[in-house]
Amino acid sequence: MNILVLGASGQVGHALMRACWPDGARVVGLARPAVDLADPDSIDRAVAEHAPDLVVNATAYTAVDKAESEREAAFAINRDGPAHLAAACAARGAALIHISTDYVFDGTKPAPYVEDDPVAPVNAYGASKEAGEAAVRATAPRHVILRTSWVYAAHGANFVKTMLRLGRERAELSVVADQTGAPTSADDIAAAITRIAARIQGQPDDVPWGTYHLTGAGETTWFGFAERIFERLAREEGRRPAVKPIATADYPTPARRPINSRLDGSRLRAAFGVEPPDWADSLDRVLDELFSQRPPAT
Ligand SMILES: NC(=O)C1=CN([C@@H]2O[C@H](COP(=O)(O)OP(=O)(O)OC[C@H]3O[C@@H](n4cnc5c(N)ncnc54)[C@H](OP(=O)(O)O)[C@@H]3O)[C@@H](O)[C@H]2O)C=CC1
Ligand SMILES: Cc1cn([C@H]2C[C@H](O)[C@@H](COP(=O)(O)OP(=O)(O)O[C@H]3O[C@@H](C)C(=O)[C@@H](O)[C@H]3O)O2)c(=O)[nH]c1=O
Ligand SMILES: [Mg+2]
Repeated sequence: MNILVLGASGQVGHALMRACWPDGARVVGLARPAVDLADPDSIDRAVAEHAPDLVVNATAYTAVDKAESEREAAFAINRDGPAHLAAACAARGAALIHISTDYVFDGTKPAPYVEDDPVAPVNAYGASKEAGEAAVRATAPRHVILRTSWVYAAHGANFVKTMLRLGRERAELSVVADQTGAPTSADDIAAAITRIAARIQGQPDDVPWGTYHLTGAGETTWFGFAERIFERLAREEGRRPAVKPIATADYPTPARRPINSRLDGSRLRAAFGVEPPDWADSLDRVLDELFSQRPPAT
């Protein structure tokens, strides 16, 4: 089976390129400039050249605050690109795994979101991702849309690396403590995708196509996430900033963010047997990788 990974330079794309794929999978990863989701011709060229049976779209415009002032760019990459890609996949009969976000929801539900809950994005990034999902659903019958949340990895830009940088620079910082969700390691997303790929390869006529939620197990807040990162920083480097829990209202940003980002993963477990590890255990593994990369302080 030929597998084409788009966005191979991002957090999830990078994790996909080092993941353990089923026997018989030939995986090619592409990044810009080879494929630019804002350039439909480059999508067609990549699909024609690599003749994929499965495409994994790990590209996205992910700058949540900047998307408020760059709405067109966000929609070009998160809606129009996936729409064109879905058409190219449908024309070839290729399957498409597309990644989406908790930010398609408004966060007002007092419980974890299930896949059929109504979407109601509260920011431009979320609206652009929601539109991308809708385009994939409408165009590519053989699709799996995976909604995930709070993604981090040793490779790439994310909250974990921001906290480590700020924790080394500052004696104190404030982190919002009233947004609830689950951090998700890019490696855990890649592991789920390779499992879904094995099913597509092995039983192509018996795949439960559709939309699924995939996050680290358990839940926390951004503050709780930061606390665990700083416990480790303290053990490794003997330095720990004071972290003040604050309300969302006390951390003004251009984009609004949902208060509840929790996603219920039952459907994915039932359909594909995916059981992601506890978020804190996966965080520890990524911190292992980050601290082993850092030369010891002298
Ligand atoms: N990060 C998060 O917290 C979350 C992410 N997601 C979703 O997960 C998926 C993967 O995100 P993640 O790996 O974290 O994101 P990153 O920001 O780490 O990576 C995004 C990738 O998209 C690529 N990209 C951006 N614009 C284009 C374009 N015009 N054409 C081609 N490639 C482009 C980037 O390439 P380049 O290196 O050239 O910029 C990069 O490889 C996305 O669908 C995202 O919406 C969902 C929930 C949370
Ligand atoms: C840096 C920082 C952030 N925050 C807050 C802001 C925000 O509410 C939260 C996380 O900050 P971030 O900038 O990482 O958040 P953000 O970029 O919005 O993260 C989101 O990215 C997109 C792509 C997704 O799809 C989402 O699932 C989610 O992961 O922490 C603090 O309270 N203190 C700080 O010092
Ligand atoms: Mg961000």
